[in-house]
Amino acid sequence: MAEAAPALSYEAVSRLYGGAAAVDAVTLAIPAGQFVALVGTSGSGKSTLLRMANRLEAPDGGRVLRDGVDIAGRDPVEVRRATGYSFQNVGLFPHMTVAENIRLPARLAGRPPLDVAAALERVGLPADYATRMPAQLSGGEQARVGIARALGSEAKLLLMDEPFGALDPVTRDRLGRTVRDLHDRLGLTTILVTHDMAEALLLADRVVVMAGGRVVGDASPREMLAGEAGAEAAALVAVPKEQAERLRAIGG
Ligand SMILES: Nc1ncnc2c1ncn2[C@@H]1O[C@H](COP(=O)(O)OP(=O)(O)OP(=O)(O)O)[C@@H](O)[C@H]1O
Repeated sequence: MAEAAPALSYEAVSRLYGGAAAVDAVTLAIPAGQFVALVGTSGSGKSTLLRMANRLEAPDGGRVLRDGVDIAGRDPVEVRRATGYSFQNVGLFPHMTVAENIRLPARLAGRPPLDVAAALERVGLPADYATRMPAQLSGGEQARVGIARALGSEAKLLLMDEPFGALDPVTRDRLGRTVRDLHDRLGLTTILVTHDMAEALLLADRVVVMAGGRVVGDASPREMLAGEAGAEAAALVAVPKEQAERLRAIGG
């Protein structure tokens, strides 16, 4: 039997801004069901790479395939409907209530309305937030509504760009586990951009490290922790490792 095509694959994909490559000839295949954390220092090209999976950006070279099909020839709206996403700068619609925001993906896809109370509960928000406008929520609460909306899209591919950035550490940890749990239960393919290497190691099956628009590390959390994923990965892993050691030392 032929092997199934990867849920998402990049084939020598580049994206230029003013002549400089934000993403530089990246080749990466993500099988269905995998949970990938995309890490790297600021400006390394993570967001640009993710946005090309959704046709929010178009590559200047190479191809992006979803389930083996080049998305360049597909309707961008269709591609986005087939994707759950929460992006830093694709926020909530300010003129819609929380409930309307959460129901939007299902509505656009012509599916029956989602249970908004359940979606809010999933991300730890009270049901009566449904009638509020986004401006009446804190930054962290808005982020949680964005995650509820992404999870409610029922799409098999979930793209998340720093979804937990505005959250306190306790909520961040809990929501991270919630997303991982839903990923497993719903059989999703998930790509999570995060600046937090500890979060990446704890949540993902695979950690992809970017630097200067290229993939410079690609390994399981276990391999990363064992120092088997290259110098850039080792430098990023050193931070939470050293912090854990210092915490242990304080605790005696
Ligand atoms: N619309 C744009 N116009 C010009 N340059 C851009 C644009 N978007 C991104 N860039 C540049 O491309 C590079 C990669 O940006 P990108 O946002 O993908 O990085 P990132 O790794 O996601 O960064 P961060 O962790 O800070 O979010 C950066 O040098 C950035 O300045």
